[in-house]
Amino acid sequence: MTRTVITGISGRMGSTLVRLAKAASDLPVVGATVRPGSPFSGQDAGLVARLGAPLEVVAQDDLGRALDGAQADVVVDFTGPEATLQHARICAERGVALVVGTTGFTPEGRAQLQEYAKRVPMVAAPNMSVGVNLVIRMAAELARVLGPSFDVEVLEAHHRMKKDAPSGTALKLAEVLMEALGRTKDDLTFAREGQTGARPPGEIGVQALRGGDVVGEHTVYFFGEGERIELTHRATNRDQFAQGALRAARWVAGRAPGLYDMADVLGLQGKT
Ligand SMILES: NC(=O)C1=CN([C@@H]2O[C@H](COP(=O)(O)OP(=O)(O)OC[C@H]3O[C@@H](n4cnc5c(N)ncnc54)[C@H](OP(=O)(O)O)[C@@H]3O)[C@@H](O)[C@H]2O)C=CC1
Ligand SMILES: O=C(O)C1=N[C@H](C(=O)O)C[C@H](O)C1
Repeated sequence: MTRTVITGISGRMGSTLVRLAKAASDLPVVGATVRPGSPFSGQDAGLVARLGAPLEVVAQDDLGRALDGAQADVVVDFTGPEATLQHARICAERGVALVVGTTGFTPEGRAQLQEYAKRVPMVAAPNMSVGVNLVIRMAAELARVLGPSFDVEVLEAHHRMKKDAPSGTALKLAEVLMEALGRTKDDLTFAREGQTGARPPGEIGVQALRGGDVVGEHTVYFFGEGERIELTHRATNRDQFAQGALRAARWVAGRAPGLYDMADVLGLQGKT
């Protein structure tokens, strides 16, 4: 049994996590949170997460209160960067493992998470889908084999409510492509407009589309002379992100402190 606390349960991912954890036999939901001051605070978590039935866990507007007496093994957090950093501090202070799905951290925020992970085990990944994590590895491998003669571009599309751009996944793809091709952050281009001139060799383009209810789509293009490869992942619902996060929750509880990613959870060995 992995005693689980879920934050942000009125949100798209939080509510999905509550539904899927409830359906699992080994992940009792022992606590749940909503943002401070939320009208959902004090209500039953099952109703807040729109399960249509009570869960008999009260939604708290503070993670500390949700953890009090809960004997939690792990907290699963998909909220926003500021809230996640507060939650990570509380987990570090209380010695509770953490799964972070939140994206949009500043470099300082990421460094702060790394500090907290010295005290508790933490899985942090911008995308918990098994498929995306395989695509990330395949993209790195393609880049290594194809080499510098192919122009590389990353395109992502998400729903109109997404707050950060480019997506955390697109940034992760750009990072592994950079490493595979021996490029640096200076080679990344996030937008083009006007008299841009010819595409500089070694550039890696990263572009974001926003609209409607798109769950999450990522394509890595390798443009060559006379041929082109497109590596695409399309998420058609949020359940697979949540199932990945719950898999991470089972995996991380009881581990040694440290910052882990989904490659560790999935047992994907070797370099990306
Ligand atoms: N790693 C992955 O696989 C995936 C990552 N994500 C990332 O997860 C994050 C959340 O996405 P999504 O669910 O779509 O966003 P939502 O806006 O639907 O959900 C976020 C929830 O967090 C709540 N919240 C904000 N602050 C706090 C707080 N201090 N304590 C408790 N709850 C809080 C919000 O409450 P309120 O609405 O009241 O403000 C909201 O309900 C994003 O960063 C997104 O990029 C998303 C999908 C997959
Ligand atoms: O905000 C979302 O919805 C998603 N965010 C993640 C990201 O930023 O990469 C993952 C997924 O694509 C959905």
